[in-house]
Amino acid sequence: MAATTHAASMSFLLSHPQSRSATPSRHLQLRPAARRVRCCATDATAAAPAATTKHRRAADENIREEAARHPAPKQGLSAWYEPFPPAPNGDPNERYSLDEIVYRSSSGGLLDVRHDMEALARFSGAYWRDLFDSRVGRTTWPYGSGVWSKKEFVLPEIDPDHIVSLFEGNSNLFWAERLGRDHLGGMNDLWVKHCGISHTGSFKDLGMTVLVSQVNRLRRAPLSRPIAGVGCASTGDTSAALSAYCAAAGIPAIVFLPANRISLEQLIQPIANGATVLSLDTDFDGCMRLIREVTAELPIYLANSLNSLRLEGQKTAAIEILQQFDWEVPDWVIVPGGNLGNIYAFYKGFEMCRVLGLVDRVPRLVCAQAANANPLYGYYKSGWTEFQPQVARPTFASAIQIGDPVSVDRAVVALKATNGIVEEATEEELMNAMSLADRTGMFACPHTGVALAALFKLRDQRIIGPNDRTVVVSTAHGLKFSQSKIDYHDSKIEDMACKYSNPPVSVKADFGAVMDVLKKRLKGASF
Ligand SMILES: Cc1ncc(COP(=O)(O)O)c(C=O)c1O
Ligand SMILES: N[C@@H](CCOP(=O)(O)O)C(=O)O
Repeated sequence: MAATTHAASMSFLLSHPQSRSATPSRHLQLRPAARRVRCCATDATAAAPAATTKHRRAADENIREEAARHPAPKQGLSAWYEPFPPAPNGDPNERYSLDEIVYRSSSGGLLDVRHDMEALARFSGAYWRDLFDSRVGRTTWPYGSGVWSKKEFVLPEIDPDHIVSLFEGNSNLFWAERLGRDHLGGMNDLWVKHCGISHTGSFKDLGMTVLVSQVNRLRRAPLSRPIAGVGCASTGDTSAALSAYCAAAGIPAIVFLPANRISLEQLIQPIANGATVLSLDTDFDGCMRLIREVTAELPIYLANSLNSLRLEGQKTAAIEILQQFDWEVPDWVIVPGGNLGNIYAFYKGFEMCRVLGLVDRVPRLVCAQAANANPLYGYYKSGWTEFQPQVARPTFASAIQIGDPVSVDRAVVALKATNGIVEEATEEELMNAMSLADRTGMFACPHTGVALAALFKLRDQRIIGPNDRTVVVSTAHGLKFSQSKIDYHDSKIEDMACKYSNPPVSVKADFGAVMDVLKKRLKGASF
């Protein structure tokens, strides 16, 4: 079956001109001595008298400068890198400043950003909830961003002047009323978190604002680190986000893309943003190996989620979901998984809120994979005994065509801690789920189709109940993957019935002919 090919058939278009309680992880645990103190007002919490009119900043001042005049009070918060998971025989004191350029621990393992949880816990859960709520939807630099509205949980020490933000986050949490009611056995509390309704059309913006901000800080005085550019391997969304944020900051971006394996819309994004685009005759895993070699040789900073800074931004989507439910915890959150950083980021966001008392539990997580790229699914089915990297096969969910995910160990931690589940979806299942969701008012991408297909299976097995509050994470905008929809509605996909296809009808420009078509289509209606 053809996956995403740029020259795929468009014949019909061409005819037109145009756990409930989960165990806290070691990484986030508080030490017992943590004190709770009452919420003290900061710049963001000090309530203005209700009836006063806010004066505008001086006409020649911009929002960064205005923010610089009102620095947030120092709260003694900090964060650093630590090995992930902590090596059993490793140095318990191994840690690195976020100002170091380091992606791996001394034993070659992953790193994780660790926050000073004791310092954060000096403030109550109610304090953090109120603070974050007070910042939603504003234009105050940098807190108007959905990521930076949680700055204290993300990069507490970065100077707002170094932040590179495009006011990302604050994405729509869509009540999927009709899909739940009519197609999922009367589900009444089904939601889709539209992380793809975002600046570059995917959730990658959330992590990229953090990474590029830190690079900006490193390049500028006083640190003045000689970073020539920022690079990533990508299946199309990370490269789009990196290129946009680098362009906004004036930092060179270099992206390694697997040739003919990403959508045209994804390909044009870094090109338009002025990145150096290398189209390589290999798959994503091959691009990933190359970028790691190149970044070890050249002063190019690595932007893939191997770099744990990215996950600090991505975890804010979890916090935002809690906030959108007025700090009530959903029962299930379903996330499509590829390189597997995002499932861990969601866990980290939820768990941090639990540990700090913003909520009292975490949801159960489901990681959904395409059957053509399912190494985590196989690992899960083996009872977590045997992980087998694979050469991922083409899938319409092309951004998750990944066979050797960098963050597999992170994903396992997230799933074990939340009594999580891994599901898979065949090409037909994911395309049908996506297309059915579209028929109820969405315009989902195939990756969201993977997550929705997992939901259909878990409902069929009665693992997810009709009244369970369930959030499906939509990771990209459907418009980035229009070719897959064209292929589907064109019914030209080999071995696929495309049962929800809805091709346009070619009709003679004649009243009688038009009436015949409409009567047939609207049969049952009285005229
Ligand atoms: C649209 C989309 N959905 C899902 C994913 C999977 O996220 P992760 O790689 O963090 O598992 C990716 C990227 O991998 C993506 O681009
Ligand atoms: N889907 C990703 C794959 C790369 O994963 P990352 O977690 O390292 O960003 C993409 O869009 O490139």
